[in-house]
Amino acid sequence: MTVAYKHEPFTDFTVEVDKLAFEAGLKKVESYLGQEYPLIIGGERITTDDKIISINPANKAEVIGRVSKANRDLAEKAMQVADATFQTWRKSKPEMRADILFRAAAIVRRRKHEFSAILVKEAGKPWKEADADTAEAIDFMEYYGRQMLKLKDGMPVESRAIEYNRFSYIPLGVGVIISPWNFPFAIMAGMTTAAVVSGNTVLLKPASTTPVIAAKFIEVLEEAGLPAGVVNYIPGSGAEVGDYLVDHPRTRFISFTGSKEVGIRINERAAKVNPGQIWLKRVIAEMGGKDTIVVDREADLELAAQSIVASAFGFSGQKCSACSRAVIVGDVYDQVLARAVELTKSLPVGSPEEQGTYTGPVIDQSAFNKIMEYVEIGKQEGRLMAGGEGDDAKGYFIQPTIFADVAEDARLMQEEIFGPVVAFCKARNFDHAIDIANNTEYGLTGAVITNNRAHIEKAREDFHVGNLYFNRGCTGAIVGYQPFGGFNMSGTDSKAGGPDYLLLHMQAKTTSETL
Ligand SMILES: NC(=O)c1ccc[n+]([C@@H]2O[C@H](COP(=O)([O-])OP(=O)(O)OC[C@H]3O[C@@H](n4cnc5c(N)ncnc54)[C@H](O)[C@@H]3O)[C@@H](O)[C@H]2O)c1
Ligand SMILES: N[C@@H](CCC=O)C(=O)O
Repeated sequence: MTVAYKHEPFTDFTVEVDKLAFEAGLKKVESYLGQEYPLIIGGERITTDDKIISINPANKAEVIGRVSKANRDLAEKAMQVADATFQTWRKSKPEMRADILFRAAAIVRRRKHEFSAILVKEAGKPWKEADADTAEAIDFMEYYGRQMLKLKDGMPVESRAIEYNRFSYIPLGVGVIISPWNFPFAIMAGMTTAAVVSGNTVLLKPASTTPVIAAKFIEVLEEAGLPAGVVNYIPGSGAEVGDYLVDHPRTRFISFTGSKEVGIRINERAAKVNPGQIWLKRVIAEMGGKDTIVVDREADLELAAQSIVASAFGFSGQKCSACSRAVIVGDVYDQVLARAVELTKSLPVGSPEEQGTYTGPVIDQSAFNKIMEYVEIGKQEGRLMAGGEGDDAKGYFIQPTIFADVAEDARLMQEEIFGPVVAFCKARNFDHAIDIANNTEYGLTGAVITNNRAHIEKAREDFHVGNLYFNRGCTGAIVGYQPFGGFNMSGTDSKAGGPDYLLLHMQAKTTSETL
């Protein structure tokens, strides 16, 4: 009997012993920087000449790892291994699969700060953000293990006197897991373990900027007793390996988290039935966001400013849930804007390895260039109130940036920037604010800061996002507490960390025996 699920607590770095433990984690990771990481297919280590060089976005000169890169032939080999392994893994006991997740969670928990330190180095996450990412990875494993134990016997159905009916869940087959770089541990581990605990085998293609944390996670799964061939680690180019596997007739499902553009491409390609394919592929796609915090006139305005700043600039705004639009009812607009600008100017920007840093780098040169282009667009579309500067000499640093008086249909209010840039927009009244909030193609997260009960109820019905928060920021969903996923172009609303997530990786089978 497992203990009841509770989320992993966050580390309090004001406690000296925890601060020292985190510093020790950073030292440990420094001891293996630059190491080589092979592909892992059926447990076999395969080294290729072609490499992905993972670098520290805060210090381009520092190499985190040299990672072998899969091509189509190796992707095909991995598919054949995963397909063959499925025939045994699908019959493994759900209890055993859950136990592997619980053990893997325990291993990560024991080496928690080392994993977080990899995230500091490879993804540029400040300590607190790295700690939350690792905690969420642990949560996914603890939560999905328990969910599988609940689903293993299926659901009750009726039987007549002369029959015995059963309704059970069986796995789908081989899944292709395509994960993003922004929660390179939590989302990668969550997508992978959900598929595996449900009885599927997988090909894991992590994002090319963060393949090392995924390689380290595979080692954990092996230590936890996962048989060879269940998870196959094949980093590689999205266009080459990704397209090949999405199109493959033996791919049964694709679990993708990333941008809208790639999600749409995968969904379209997966819909095509290729020669030799005997099923319709299932697609789980979690995509981008253009997330809004609405501030009402009857509201705690300090809470509003704090929530906007934390949600806009935590991990440099590189969260699909990040607040990139602050929509504020006219009467209180100036006050909230002024306070948010004041808070923003005091945020420490710098190396994420320093404990006090709030805003670290953005992930790479192309992200830096794209965000700086939006800063230039913002100068045409609004009033620059804070930030607006970038420096990519050593790492990819961009100052937290606020634009005021942006029109509701401006590009800054419509397009996902995925960086530390937030647009402020004035609404005539609360209804108008909700209309503006809904005026995007996305529908991921949102928050409303208000003390007006009627307005809370209106937003609950009319603010069309998958994760809606009241009187807090719009980031930081917790596994098992706030299942996460969005509407419209934010994806298939497959709620990660929710009670029905595993079902997306299974199919239901009815058996009826005449007695
Ligand atoms: N909704 C969510 O839960 C959620 C969570 C995290 C990130 N995101 C979104 O992810 C995006 C940022 O992540 P990103 O930059 O890694 O996204 P991305 O779409 O560029 O890449 C995501 C993954 O897709 C792969 N890929 C690229 N082209 C491919 C192709 N043709 N076929 C198959 N795979 C391909 C990449 O290599 C990577 O592994 C943002 O838009 C963000 O909002 C959404
Ligand atoms: N689940 C995270 C966002 C994941 C996407 O980037 C949050 O709730 O902030």
